Amino acid sequence: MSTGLALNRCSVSVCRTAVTLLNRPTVSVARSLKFSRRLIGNCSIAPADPYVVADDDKYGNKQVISLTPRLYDYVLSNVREPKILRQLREETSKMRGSQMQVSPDQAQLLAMLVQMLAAERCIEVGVYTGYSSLAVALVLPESGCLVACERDSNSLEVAKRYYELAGVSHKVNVKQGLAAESLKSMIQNGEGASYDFAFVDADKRMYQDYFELLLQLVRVGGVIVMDNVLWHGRVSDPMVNDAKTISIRNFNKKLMDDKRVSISMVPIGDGMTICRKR
Ligand SMILES: C[S@@+](CC[C@H](N)C(=O)[O-])C[C@H]1O[C@@H](n2cnc3c(N)ncnc32)[C@H](O)[C@@H]1O
Repeated sequence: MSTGLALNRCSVSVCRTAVTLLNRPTVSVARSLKFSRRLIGNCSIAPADPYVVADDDKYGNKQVISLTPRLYDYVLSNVREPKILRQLREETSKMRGSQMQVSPDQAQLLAMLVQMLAAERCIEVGVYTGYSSLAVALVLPESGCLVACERDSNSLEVAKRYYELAGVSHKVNVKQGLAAESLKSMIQNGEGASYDFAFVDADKRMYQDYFELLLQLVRVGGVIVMDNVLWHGRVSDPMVNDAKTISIRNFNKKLMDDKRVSISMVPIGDGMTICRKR
């Protein structure tokens, strides 16, 4: 019985892979055709089933969850989003660039990491209207501090209004300007190794620079979270070679060999890598 179910799920997952490949204009045609021929006739369940299996047999046909819209709605319905964050999210949804905001499940994970670290001193690079920074500020202790780096004054106006509304503005030190310059001046001010947590969600071509600066600012045992490491799936497609994709791909590759940190790439939102400084 259980074997039948397992086989059924397995074939569904392969179907999903085939459908994905066939829908992608960039994948090699020969490979797509090979997949489709092998699979037609096996594909008895709708391709919306939420499983994927690694192509490489060495992973033992392990089935992992691939979110469908319905399953993601379920995930979101299990997020404990504070009312003030919901208000900010709803206001931001009407603004230009709203897709840049982290998702509620991501914000909850960031807040959880901050709490697990008992973090007091945090940094965010890329604030926009403040959703992720507010999630962090809300869980910081009264003595805590979040340095919020953002260049855009319009979006910062929204963020600052919500810090006030939430009663956390005393915990947030907004640095308006180019984030790399702000981080460099913090290092020059002798703030090295004094931060517990950092979150990077800004210009993708600067990821390596931000990471190097933050490694100086974060203490041993502190955590740096990098957002968008899966970059809408483009990082795994060898046919996609625009500057941002190459930059994130190179960053991910370099991080794999970086002995200064322990890492975990998590497929949440657009992908986040959690790095713990050794
Ligand atoms: C993806 S959004 C941040 C979203 C935010 N973390 C949230 O959850 O709402 C990226 C932000 O980074 C800012 N940004 C991009 N490049 C920057 C730079 N060099 N210095 C400072 N801010 C920058 C943009 O203005 C934008 O608001």
